[in-house]
Amino acid sequence: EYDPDALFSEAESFVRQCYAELERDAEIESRLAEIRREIDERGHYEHTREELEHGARMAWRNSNRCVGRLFWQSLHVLDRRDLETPAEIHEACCEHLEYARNGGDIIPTISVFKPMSRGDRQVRIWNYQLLRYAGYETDDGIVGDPDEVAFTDYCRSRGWEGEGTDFDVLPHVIQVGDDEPQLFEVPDSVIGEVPITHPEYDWVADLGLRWYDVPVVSNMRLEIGGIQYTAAPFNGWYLATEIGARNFADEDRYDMLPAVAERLGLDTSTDRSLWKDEAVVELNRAVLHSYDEAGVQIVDHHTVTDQFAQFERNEEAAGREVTGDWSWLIPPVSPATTQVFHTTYDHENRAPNFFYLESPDT
Ligand code: HEM
Ligand SMILES: N=C(Nc1cccc(CNC[C@@H]2CCCN2)c1)c1cccs1
Repeated sequence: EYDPDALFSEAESFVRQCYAELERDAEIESRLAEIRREIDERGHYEHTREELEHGARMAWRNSNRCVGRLFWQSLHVLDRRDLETPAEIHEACCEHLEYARNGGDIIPTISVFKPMSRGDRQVRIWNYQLLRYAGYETDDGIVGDPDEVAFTDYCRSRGWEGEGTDFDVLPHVIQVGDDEPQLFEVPDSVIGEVPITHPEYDWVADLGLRWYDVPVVSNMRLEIGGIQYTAAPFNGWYLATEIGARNFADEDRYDMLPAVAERLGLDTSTDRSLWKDEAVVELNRAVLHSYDEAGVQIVDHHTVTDQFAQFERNEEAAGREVTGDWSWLIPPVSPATTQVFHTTYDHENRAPNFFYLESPDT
């Protein structure tokens, strides 16, 4: 069950690496003695602001499935460990969205809420992301995002009602301890969206597609030196293929390829026409064009994989091995045209890191 020695050994390996990277080796032994005392007294220890900041950056740097890691040192950390109530936490999530959006020049940001500690009430955000669209099962098929049907059903069971469009922003669902989760509408003032148009084909606008501007993942836990931050939403900017080749293209998502291919006049009767390939490229050109028009930062899969190659060189120079999960690092469009495809990666898991939380039992 609970093991203070295990906690201390996690803390020790984190402090030794963290302080060495910050060139504060001289403080390691005294800090470890302090942590040992704190764990002996109350079975827990608290990170300093600097340990939290660098620990979160190390966790991003260790995220094997992340192709965007070049900028790991510039992660902005919002220390929200002082907040207690669901309402305060919702407000902090709204502040996070405003701060990170930064008028479209997106700032990679993480908000860290209070960690799990013995006997204390833990914080859970049940949303997958702070901005996500509802999904509704109807007699004529699914309206909105099929990936969110279960979560939307839960929200409706708690009295939330969406407008029933394909792009209804879901409420924040925030739980402290074992209390019933509380729901909060996301104010329009913190929602940013991009209408999808195409640089050449005007009919793309008529498809009525749009997507939100800032992806803030809120269903993962951050582990630093044995301490579990069960609510630590983090954002970067989008890689365009996430929207154009997955969210809009997957058959169990918005399933738009047939409609795009039809309007392009492609032969959808046979795979051999490569109609899906042509449609997905045009959809991705539309996403890149639309975010550029809206002044919202987004990266294409060629640029992001070149940046990842630079990350690999930087890590080599810093004397650190890069770990990675190849199957997630390659983009879903033209993967073999990127350098990542032609590289192999050790996918060992290093700490600090981000881990999945068990799905909400809602
Ligand atoms: C700055 C721009 C960033 C870009 C373009 C980027 C890109 C990506 C992409 C495309 C994925 C795969 C997602 C999927 O296929 O569903 C990913 C995964 C991931 N990223 Fe990044 N990322 C960025 C910043 C960040 C930041 C700031 C963090 C955390 C501090 C982060 C942590 C992660 C983690 C933990 C995963 C794996 C998620 C999972 O296993 O489901 N990334 N990233
Ligand atoms: N661009 C982003 N995309 C991203 C990153 C991590 C996780 C996710 C969500 N991935 C979950 C989906 C569903 C299963 C496979 N992918 C998106 C970022 C989100 C937050 C920081 S960067």
